Amino acid sequence: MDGELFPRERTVIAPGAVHVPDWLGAVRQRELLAACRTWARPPAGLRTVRTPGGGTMTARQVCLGLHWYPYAYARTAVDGDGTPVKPMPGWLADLGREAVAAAYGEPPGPEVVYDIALINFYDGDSRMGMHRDAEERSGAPVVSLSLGDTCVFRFGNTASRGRPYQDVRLRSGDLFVFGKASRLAYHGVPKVLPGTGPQELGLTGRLNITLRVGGLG
Ligand SMILES: O=C(O)CCC(=O)C(=O)O
Ligand SMILES: [Fe+2]
Repeated sequence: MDGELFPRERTVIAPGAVHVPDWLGAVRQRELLAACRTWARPPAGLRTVRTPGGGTMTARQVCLGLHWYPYAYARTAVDGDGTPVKPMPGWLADLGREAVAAAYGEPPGPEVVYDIALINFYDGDSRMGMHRDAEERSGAPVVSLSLGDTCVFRFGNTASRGRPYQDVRLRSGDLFVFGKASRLAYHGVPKVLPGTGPQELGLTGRLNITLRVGGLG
């Protein structure tokens, strides 16, 4: 894709945490980007997330299915314009199941129905601190899809924000799945590398889409 001598390979980063490089081809990346642009528009569009301590997250976010805010889910954009969250499309839910099958080599059980998407947009110096995705009640794997600029994705352990962790470069089209023993591992994005996305995609910055199963009824 970027002219490497050897293709990047599927890598198990930790038990249940799998990186699948170049999982989305150019056409699917373009389609997903076009959809993200639509979802980012109001109502319940892209917003700046404020943390309880008075800070703001540098990545801006839009949600589908259920609206995440620090640190719970709601049916409306409670920390945005207050309107109902956009629905989770069936095709995106299906893509989540397909992603798990690609990462683990077997499809998830029928109970795994992806009903939430968080879409984060990183521009300029956006980053994301080490955190766990812990507001879901289901133990189903989190599916992460990346578009645009490459980032350094830090994947840690379940005990603390610190070491041991591994830094993985996520590029446009890459899939990362974390479930099983790694479902509640700390992870974050210390750095985005500007100008590294595929030119033909036409995105300045980086988008990450995580698909989750809420188990929230
Ligand atoms: O941008 C990423 O790769 C990670 C996003 C993330 O951890 C999240 O949305 O909870
Ligand atoms: Fe996360």
